[in-house]
Amino acid sequence: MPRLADNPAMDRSALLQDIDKHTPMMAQYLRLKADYPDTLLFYRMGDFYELFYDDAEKAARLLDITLTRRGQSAGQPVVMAGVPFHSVETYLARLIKLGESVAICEQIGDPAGAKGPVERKVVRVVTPGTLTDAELLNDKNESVLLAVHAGQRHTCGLAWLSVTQGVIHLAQCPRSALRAWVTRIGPSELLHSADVTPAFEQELQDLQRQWPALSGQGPGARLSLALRPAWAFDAALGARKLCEQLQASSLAGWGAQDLPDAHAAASALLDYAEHTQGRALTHVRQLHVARPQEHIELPETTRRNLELIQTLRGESAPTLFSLLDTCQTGMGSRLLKRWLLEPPRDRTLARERQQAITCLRDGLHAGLRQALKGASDVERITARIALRQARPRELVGLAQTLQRTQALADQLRQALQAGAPSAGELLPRLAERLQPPPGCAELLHHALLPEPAALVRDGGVINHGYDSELDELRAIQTNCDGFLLDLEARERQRTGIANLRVQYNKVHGFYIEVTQGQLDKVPDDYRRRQTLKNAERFITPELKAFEDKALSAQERALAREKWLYEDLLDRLQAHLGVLSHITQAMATLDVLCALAERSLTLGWCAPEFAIEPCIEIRAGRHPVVEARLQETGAGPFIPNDTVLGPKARMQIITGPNMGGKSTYMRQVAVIVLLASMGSYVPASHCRLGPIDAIHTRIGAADDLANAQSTFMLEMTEAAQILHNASPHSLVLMDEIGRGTSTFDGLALASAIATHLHDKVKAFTLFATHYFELTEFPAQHHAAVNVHVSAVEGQGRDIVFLHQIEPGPASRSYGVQVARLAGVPAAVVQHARHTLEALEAQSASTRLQVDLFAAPPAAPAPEPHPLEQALAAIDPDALSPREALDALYHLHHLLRQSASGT
Ligand SMILES: Nc1ncnc2c1ncn2[C@@H]1O[C@H](COP(=O)(O)OP(=O)(O)OP(=O)(O)O)[C@@H](O)[C@H]1O
Repeated sequence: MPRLADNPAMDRSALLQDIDKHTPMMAQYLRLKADYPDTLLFYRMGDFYELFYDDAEKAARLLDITLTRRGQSAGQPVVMAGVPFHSVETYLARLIKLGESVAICEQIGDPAGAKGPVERKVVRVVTPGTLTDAELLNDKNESVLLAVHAGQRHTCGLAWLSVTQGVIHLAQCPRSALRAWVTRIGPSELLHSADVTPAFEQELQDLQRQWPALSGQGPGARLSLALRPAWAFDAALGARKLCEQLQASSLAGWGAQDLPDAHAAASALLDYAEHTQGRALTHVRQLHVARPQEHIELPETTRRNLELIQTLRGESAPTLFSLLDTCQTGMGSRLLKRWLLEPPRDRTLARERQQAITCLRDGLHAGLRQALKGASDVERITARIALRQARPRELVGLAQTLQRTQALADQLRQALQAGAPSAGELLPRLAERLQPPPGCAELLHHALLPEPAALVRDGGVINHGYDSELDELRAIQTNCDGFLLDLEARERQRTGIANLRVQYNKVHGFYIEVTQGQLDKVPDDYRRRQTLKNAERFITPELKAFEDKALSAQERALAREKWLYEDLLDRLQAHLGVLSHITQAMATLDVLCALAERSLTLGWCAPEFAIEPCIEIRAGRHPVVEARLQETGAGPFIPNDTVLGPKARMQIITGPNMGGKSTYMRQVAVIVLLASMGSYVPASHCRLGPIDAIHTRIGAADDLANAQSTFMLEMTEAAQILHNASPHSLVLMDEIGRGTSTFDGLALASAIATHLHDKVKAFTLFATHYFELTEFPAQHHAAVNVHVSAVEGQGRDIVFLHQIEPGPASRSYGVQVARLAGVPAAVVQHARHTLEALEAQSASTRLQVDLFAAPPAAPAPEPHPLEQALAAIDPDALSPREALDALYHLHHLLRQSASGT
């Protein structure tokens, strides 16, 4: 299990040393623990899970529970700490959050028949990346397990899954892209081989250290690293396991046959996932190969800067996701998040989704949303059925949801037949997939009580009339009350004790209670069971015989219920495939309905897709800022147009602080993203050409955790954009260069703008406070100046109009903004004087440097003699002998240059 593979032989032998000197129970514990040296072992003892020795000390520290010492084993006191079994989930949740893994060891033998300790077994291991319990999972987040294999020639194989979903994902990427891939996948736990190179291990540890920032989830985010033995990463075994999982003879159908590094990762992934669950993942039947070109690239900085899932402060609202997520189910919310973070480059899917939303907007969405409301999380319940962890109430919820599904499918089909306007292909496909498995809901209704107990072990789960044996056993218990009343009446009459009572309690079983004053009337066949202060309790042979029958009936009924429940889970296995189809259809319909609702409530339009490169937006708004303004009553949001195309690829945006530059740039990116995922957009019109990435460089705080200054970070992010952006990318550059001195900053900003304009040719929104850059468009044909408008009102206060207008800003209003912010009047006055002096000085010594002139060409380096000799050879004109001579000559030159002669 986790990290056992480090050096299993050593770990085991250390734990098993002197095992014979231990008590039988501690010996059993140590043997089990030897297989899980780095995992906390929860050892079941009656109503508690106990931890021993180092585990106990660690758990006591992490969970703040009492550490005790009891008895002795191998001559030493036994250090232990325990948690009650009924509240184990709370403790598990806390440990998992801290990145720990826990092996759950249950009693599986019969205590009555056991010689020595009851037989125990680790039934599953709970790790951060393999969570399945409803109590440990967040409704709106997946818990993802990722395996990474360092392959030959600097490639990496990746395989990942969420155990509560039915899909395995595979990818291969260059080692240099690993970080971006891991960030995008967002795992909770990452598996890697125990024998990776130190450099690779360091890379993974860096990733782990930087995870709170990289994942965009803030300080609480953790990435657990788990080591697996090198042999677990076996490509051939991986391919075989994948085929078994998919019940296919080849991976060609998924285009996954030639990915040996990913197969190696999949082998470790499946092995680990099965191992933690203690069984095969029969519900995982789909494969997806993620290709680098498949999605619009949204680097981590973009996700953070656009506040897609988390605000810059690390909160979950207000974000684009929190605005969009009016989904009725957890499945819908999770899918929506995936759509948002993985917009496809190819427009087919976006078109299909948009068409479906258009159809749903036509009155249909409200009814469907009503039908979806309160539906169970079929996706997670399906996984838990496969893993045999489904709880009775979840199954009742599933039965109710399946009945709704039928209604949902009927409603959708009727609307489509009634000619809902050009529904496209997606909705009919969903209606088809919403067919519940025949007989499944009926079986569940028949088998389960409408309001079953929370856990099977408590009984009260299986319905009456489902199993005649259970009904009989229950009847014995039900008749119990009648029998006892009858007995009480008879005994009162026989003994003449009017206040005699027949009763039951858990500790003493059935008894007849007689008060002190009446004891002389007790007959000879009464046997004393218990003495109280004012009464005595007795048992009679008749009552004892009844007690044996009733108690054994209760035990047998409980055992029968457990068996019937297991049998029910067996029968449900046949429906897993259909259930996973329903899951996908329900989640998709939920997201589409939510997007239809949003588009109507927020007044959005359907974007058009173009073949030629362009971004044209009329009356675009930033949906989150707009919603916030509305909430706070701070006035209306001012819509703005954006036109980017071959003739205007770059906008140089100037204007006062607080004028709305960042909001404007972000709104363009958000609109592009929304359109690409298939949603309507906050604008009155939108036309969009192909987009391959959205890059953003927007001011951020110092990254102290990674020892990077603001300026270093700024330049690192700018470098990444300059390397990765293409003519189909959208680039947002907000005040680049402001992190250093004015001249350095201005020089860098102008060089970066020039490179983006001339070489990269990306669609670029370039906001700056350097007025010198407003000269840029004069010398660069595809750049234009725009500015956010503001006017100086009465009393020299600035009024922001937030309107984007053509041309450069006339001034910056920094001092006025400072005044608005409450900077003391004396300081403002001082600043105003200094500003006037500076402006006067700058006018007299206007910068004469041509900021945008091409750099002088560097002198061409002298070609190396080897290159010259090689260039002089004409291979077609050489005889074999001459070719050999030429080779010797080249070799000689090489040796010469290596020795420096
Ligand atoms: N189009 C708009 N309509 C209405 N209010 C807006 C608009 N754009 C921005 N605002 C308001 O102005 C505030 C400041 O906007 P923003 O941060 O975009 O300014 P900025 O020009 O980037 O400022 P700085 O240069 O200081 O970073 C926003 O928080 C929002 O409340």
